[in-house]
Amino acid sequence: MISVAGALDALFALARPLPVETVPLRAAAGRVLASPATARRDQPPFAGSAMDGYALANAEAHTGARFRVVGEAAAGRRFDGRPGPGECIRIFTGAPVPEGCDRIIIQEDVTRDADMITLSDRLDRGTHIRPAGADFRIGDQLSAPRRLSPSDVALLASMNIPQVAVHRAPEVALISTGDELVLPGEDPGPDQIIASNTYGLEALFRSLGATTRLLPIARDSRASLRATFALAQGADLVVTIGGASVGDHDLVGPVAAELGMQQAFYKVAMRPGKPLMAGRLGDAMMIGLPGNPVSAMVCGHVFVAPVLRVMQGLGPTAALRSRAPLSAPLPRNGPREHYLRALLTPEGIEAAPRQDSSLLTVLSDSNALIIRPPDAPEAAIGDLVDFLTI
Ligand SMILES: Nc1nc2c(c(=O)[nH]1)N[C@H]1C(S)=C(S)[C@@H](COP(=O)(O)OP(=O)(O)OC[C@H]3O[C@@H](n4cnc5c(N)ncnc54)[C@H](O)[C@@H]3O)O[C@H]1N2
Ligand code: MOO
Repeated sequence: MISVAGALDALFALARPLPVETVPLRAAAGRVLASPATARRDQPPFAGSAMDGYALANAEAHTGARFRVVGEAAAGRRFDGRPGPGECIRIFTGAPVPEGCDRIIIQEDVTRDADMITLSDRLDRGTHIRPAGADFRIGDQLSAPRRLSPSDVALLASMNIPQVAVHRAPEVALISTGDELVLPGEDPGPDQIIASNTYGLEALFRSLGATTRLLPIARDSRASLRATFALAQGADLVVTIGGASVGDHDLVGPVAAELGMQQAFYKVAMRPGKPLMAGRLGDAMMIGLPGNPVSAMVCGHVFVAPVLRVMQGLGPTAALRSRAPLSAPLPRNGPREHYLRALLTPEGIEAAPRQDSSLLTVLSDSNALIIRPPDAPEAAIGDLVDFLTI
């Protein structure tokens, strides 16, 4: 059996970054920027007022000083000219600061009488001027690769970049397998259950920037599996669910092999998720997940998520680990790396009492997976453990 780290390395060797395409900014959130984006202007392009008030020469600003208001500057409409001694300009937030002015007195700090203002005795000391280029300068770059956040999209817009180069979104074909499965909303027979992790995985992959193709459930026969695999043509990644173990009806491995899948590994020393397989299948990559609902979801976080990141140009990195102190003890671990369903609270992290890999209620109540290395000794309250956020 291969280790989790070994399996990840093998997956990284199989995964390739997808080609780059140009998309309009409004479609860019969540996509991965492929090359640095370069600002096409300074922001702000002029020294601007940060407040509503009066622009004047700082040297003349002192309590009781009086100024004549000789003009107005608003956002989008500057004051052309230069106030003389004892003169000021009415100014609003976002307006260019007039020539000769280097301070804005906020309007709360003046009394106004017709076209005259008097500065109060409690002047705040700020100049309230945003220098030109304070946010960015022409030529400044937003680095790549990066997954574009809503904040990044706002910044790109401000840089006057209407479209960006991003990696193509990976398309994942999902194949559930099993005679026992029906779709949510259907009428299950007495021995049937609802295909569940199929939907959980689809949601996970979409949240990671993939598009998905949900294929019909493959039944436990070679013919049905073959027919369903054929429908996955053109996908970047084919993910099967179930039929991966050693039972007589676990046919995913044999049928994939028949279709030319070059297997990179089968079985990983982890819990849950042992009967995992991966390889290349024609132009696509294939990952065969175990059928137990929690096992499939855990493998989605631990293995499929990093593969989707590589495909989007983000480079080969394992799921991000954090550390927290235990708020309840843990027994010693067995020989497989264990991903325990757990709840992280301000008091620490605690594994759920029931860890069977069929329990979606427990998974749904968890927000973390504690990672226990193979053969880890008992751990006490307060001991630090690694975890993944889910
Ligand atoms: N003799 C052994 N038996 C098993 C071993 C083993 O090493 N030796 N491994 C066990 C482990 S660990 C796992 S995990 C499972 C995985 O088996 P499969 O990948 O072949 O999965 P299935 O048998 O098809 O299904 C397992 C379980 O999950 C349910 N299932 C399947 N697909 C879905 C779905 N899309 N949505 C909801 N539930 C699903 C299925 O009905 C079964 O109950 O094998 C152990 N056995
Ligand atoms: O590995 Mo299985 O995934 O333990 O339930």
